[in-house]
Amino acid sequence: MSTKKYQLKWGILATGEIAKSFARDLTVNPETRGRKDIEHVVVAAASSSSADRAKAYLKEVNAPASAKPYGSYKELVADSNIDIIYVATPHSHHFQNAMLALEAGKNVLCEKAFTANAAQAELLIKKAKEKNVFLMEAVWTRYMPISIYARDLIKSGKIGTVERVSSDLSFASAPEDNFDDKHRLVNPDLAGGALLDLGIYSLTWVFQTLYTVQDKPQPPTVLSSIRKYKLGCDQQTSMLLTFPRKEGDAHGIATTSLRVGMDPAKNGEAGPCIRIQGTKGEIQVFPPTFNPRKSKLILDDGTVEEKDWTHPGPGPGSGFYNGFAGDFGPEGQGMGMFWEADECADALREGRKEGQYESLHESLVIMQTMDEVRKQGNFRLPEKVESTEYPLDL
Ligand SMILES: NC(=O)C1=CN([C@@H]2O[C@H](COP(=O)(O)OP(=O)(O)OC[C@H]3O[C@@H](n4cnc5c(N)ncnc54)[C@H](OP(=O)(O)O)[C@@H]3O)[C@@H](O)[C@H]2O)C=CC1
Ligand SMILES: O=C1OC[C@@H](O)[C@H](O)[C@H]1O
Repeated sequence: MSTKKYQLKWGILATGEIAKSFARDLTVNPETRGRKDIEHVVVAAASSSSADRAKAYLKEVNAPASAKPYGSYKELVADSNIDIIYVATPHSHHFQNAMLALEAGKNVLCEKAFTANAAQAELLIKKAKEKNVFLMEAVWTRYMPISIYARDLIKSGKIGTVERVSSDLSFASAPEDNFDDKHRLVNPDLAGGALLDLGIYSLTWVFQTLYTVQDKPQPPTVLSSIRKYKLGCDQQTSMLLTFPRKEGDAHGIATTSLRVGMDPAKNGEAGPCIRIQGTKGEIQVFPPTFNPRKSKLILDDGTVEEKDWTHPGPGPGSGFYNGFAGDFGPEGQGMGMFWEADECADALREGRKEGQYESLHESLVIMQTMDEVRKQGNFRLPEKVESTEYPLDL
């Protein structure tokens, strides 16, 4: 007996690298990951530069011939055929672009980092509530089975009380050799820097293992150190977070760098990039922090459980390149962004207004944490980028 699938119709805002990877992942058949009840379709895309660019993008990601190309984001958000907008612009533009979509009454999945600062995140959350629409930060790692496994293990008590978590996402990509001054990773006008781009993942693992899993989570206190690049953004940041708990404080150590690598030889020799240490054992997660496919559970009774987290497919593999030799997945496997897309479908079908594995409040607390880290390091972005004024031409 065949049941009708729930179809989610996507509008893609921006046509850059991750917008391509995301849309290609949407073409991976959900049945390959056991989802017979949903399907994703790209029905439109917009480029801020031209409709032709949007057209070329739709072709490149194998969108249906009926998908509409737009030459402006305004036209995209006005399309009544779209269920949800995926915002894939640089961090500097998330606030303006997500607000544009929310104002138009659209559901929104917005790339990480959610916004440039917490004040902007707060306004987006308020607007989504006012418009009664769905809003989620696109931290794809949260929705991967490996993250669900780690959180479930912690909640089951198997590794005892988690006392300390260390998490790193670093690439040995000295900015002076790898990125020109306009590149989004180092350009203050695009809210660049290691923290907002990569540190968000180190924080994700610290938060999802020390905060998300708590009954009454409390925001952490923060001690941090920032080394800036010549253009003003951070190139290396280390954070020590203290999470207050009734069992006693827990420590999270989140690091990120553009100068040293978490896996220098790119062969796993450097060991885990994440260690979740409990009183009865630990969970290790192996690089890359944003898309890990290997974990190891080590218990104090000598039990060792290693797991491989191959992504289902067949998929397009990775075509993604942004200057890092990042691991976005081998050819023939999906990249793994479809799990966050599935979460959007589930939420919209169920009438939920936020993601189940990272509440909007948690996204806000993480933005507040990053605000504090930047404050301690005297790292401020240009006024326009930090602004909460809307609309604003950036
Ligand atoms: N989840 C993940 O693994 C990843 C997430 N990301 C996130 O995705 C976002 C985009 O990154 P990425 O795709 O690598 O970036 P790209 O530079 O490749 O693409 C950004 C796109 O944004 C649009 N844009 C609008 N205004 C500007 C502007 N002033 N300057 C530059 N681009 C502009 C452009 O599209 P157009 O011309 O069509 O309007 C451009 O192609 C970031 O938030 C980043 O953190 C990035 C990489 C991986
Ligand atoms: O989200 C991301 O993950 C991996 C990095 O290569 C990329 O710069 C970043 O935006």
